[in-house]
Amino acid sequence: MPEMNGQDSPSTCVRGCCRSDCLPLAIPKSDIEIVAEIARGAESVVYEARYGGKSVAAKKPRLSTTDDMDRFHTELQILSKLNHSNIATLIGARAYPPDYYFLYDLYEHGNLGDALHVSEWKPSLQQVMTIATQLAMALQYLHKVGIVHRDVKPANILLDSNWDAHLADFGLAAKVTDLSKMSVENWKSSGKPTGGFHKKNMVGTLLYMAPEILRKEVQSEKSDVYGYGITLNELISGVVPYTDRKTAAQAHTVLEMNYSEQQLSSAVTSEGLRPIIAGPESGTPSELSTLIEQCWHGDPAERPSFNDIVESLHEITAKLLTEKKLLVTSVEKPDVSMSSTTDKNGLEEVLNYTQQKRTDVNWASRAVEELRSTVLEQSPSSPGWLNQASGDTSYLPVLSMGSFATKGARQTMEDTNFLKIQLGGAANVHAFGVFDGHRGPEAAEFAAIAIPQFLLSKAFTSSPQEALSNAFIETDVAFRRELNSQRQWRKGGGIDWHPGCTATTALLVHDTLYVANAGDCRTIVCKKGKAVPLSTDHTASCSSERERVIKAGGSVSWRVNTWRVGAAAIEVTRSIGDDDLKPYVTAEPEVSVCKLSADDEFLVIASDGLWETMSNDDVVALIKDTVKEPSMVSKRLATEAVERGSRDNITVIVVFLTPVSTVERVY
Ligand SMILES: Nc1ncnc2c1ncn2[C@@H]1O[C@H](COP(=O)(O)OP(=O)(O)OP(=O)(O)O)[C@@H](O)[C@H]1O
Ligand SMILES: [Mn+2]
Ligand SMILES: [Mn+2]
Repeated sequence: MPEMNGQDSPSTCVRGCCRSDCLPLAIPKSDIEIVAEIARGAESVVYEARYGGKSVAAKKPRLSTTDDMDRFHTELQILSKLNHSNIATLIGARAYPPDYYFLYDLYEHGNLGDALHVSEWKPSLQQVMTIATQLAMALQYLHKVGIVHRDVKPANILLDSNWDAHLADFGLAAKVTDLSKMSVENWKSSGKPTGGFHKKNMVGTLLYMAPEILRKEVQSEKSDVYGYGITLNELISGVVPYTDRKTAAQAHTVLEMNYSEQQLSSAVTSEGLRPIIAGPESGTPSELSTLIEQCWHGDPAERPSFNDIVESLHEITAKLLTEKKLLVTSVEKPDVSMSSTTDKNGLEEVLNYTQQKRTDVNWASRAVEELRSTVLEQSPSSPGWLNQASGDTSYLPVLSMGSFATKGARQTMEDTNFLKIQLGGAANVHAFGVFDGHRGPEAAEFAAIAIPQFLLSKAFTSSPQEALSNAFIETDVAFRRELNSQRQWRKGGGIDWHPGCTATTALLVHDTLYVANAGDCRTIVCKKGKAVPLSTDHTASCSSERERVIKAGGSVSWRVNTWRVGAAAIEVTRSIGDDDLKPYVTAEPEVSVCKLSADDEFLVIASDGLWETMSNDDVVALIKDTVKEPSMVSKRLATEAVERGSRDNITVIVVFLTPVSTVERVY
């Protein structure tokens, strides 16, 4: 087991300039077992390695000069404080001689450049919009906390098993406040060796460099916007900038015409040369091409900020939905750390804030670790529900979806959710989950990651119902196992530490909806204008649940104002976690099955914070009376619940099942 840092002693690097309360920075060399080389670059070698029983990526930087050493420490200082779902997760480091390492989560599909040009992966428009949005949100976060990446390019974007994007390689990242002090001249010499093999590498990066950098002027956040524009165009077109690998006319390419570095630089800076933009012939929406052109504008002041870009992408997504070019919205997760951060010069404050958030254990990343060993079970005989051909079913709902989550009146947020569009890459399979944590957020954070993974692992060997049931039960087991090992690391404490969560997951396979529920989150469908519940609430107020608990060895009693279970006196009778109440507070879900038809208008999946003050009929009535944009509808529902006096965290997912216009209003 890896050594965890006690809360009282933050881990530090050899110099004492990098410190972290939650990440080990002094991992013993013997704890890192190198398995295989993944990539060898100008600045580092990256290996697949084993650490603490899990597969990780170990980046071993080449450190030959004191400048290299300084950069290692800057990279570690920055990395250890970042926390965003679309930034590569640092697990720890070895910041001691003679062998320095960064340990990262291992991203299964490697970097975006290789995916596009080596594996010849052809992302769908849906995947393009998702990656574009995820990357924009990562950079929005980074700029918000006052950091410029300075090396945005496909080789530095890592893809996980779900093809979700994670920005990596902070080797050139710098604080905005330090940029003006830094001349481009010394940045270049400190960062990049020249000549021979390295010269080739240099061009690789050069393609994504903004004109102001090539001109050796001062750079800013807007230089990242340029690199983002070039990268987005490459993602869409599948073409390396300034080459054209797809046509036979290879001589027309700039690089193959033997432009020297200098010539390319000067063409980019003074002639405004840019890669061939992906146009309508490739099915690229014109708004997206326009956005790319704005991003790679010659004048940094004319380029949009990442706040603008994220907003534009949402508008483009909404438009594509109404045109039915997209089935579902790109994932939008409200980022709690964004909304509560302060301004620019509060960098340290902001970084400290994000660090606080992950003090102790990051349960979402514990889930990722825990899941490394889960394998997709393959069955040669069955195509499974994931690969079921759509020809099998006559009706296919047209989806659009959105979500909203708020702390509401509470001090802390213990709800989580997920929206997995095209689960495992399957065109017509989608999954949505809402989790409501109690006695701490840990179980909910863990379950939102673990459930979709366990679900996928049985895609070929079990029916959707069985896969859902299994996912709940496996998640519960994995979470309680992880909790136990964390307990052992926490000196003395943790006896009264029994976090749990209620869970609902809706799995849509073509025209059939499977809803698994454990606890008091609820899913309803609006059918021919009427609310139809697809789950039952598992609380001790329900007599059949009380009987089940007692039969399984638990106790139920009337306390304060309602029926409650066990010594812990919780109201729900099924949950993930709550290890002091197992086995009678079971994680086994009830699963309902519903074949959809054109009569089914929308789904609402929400935590009890919504249902506490609004009936199923109230919810349906409010949606009918609202602009049919799923994110806005979700927010209106939550706001209404707060106004009606809900005291709880509220999470709402709304999924429209028939085409809706975002401009349609009912007055
Ligand atoms: N966590 C990871 N999971 C999977 N692959 C990774 C991971 N980290 C790095 N890689 C692979 O290693 C390559 C190099 O990693 P990285 O960009 O961090 O190193 P670098 O030496 O700074 O590279 P560069 O030459 O771009 O500066 C990536 O492009 C990717 O293919
Ligand atoms: Mn890199
Ligand atoms: Mn790098």
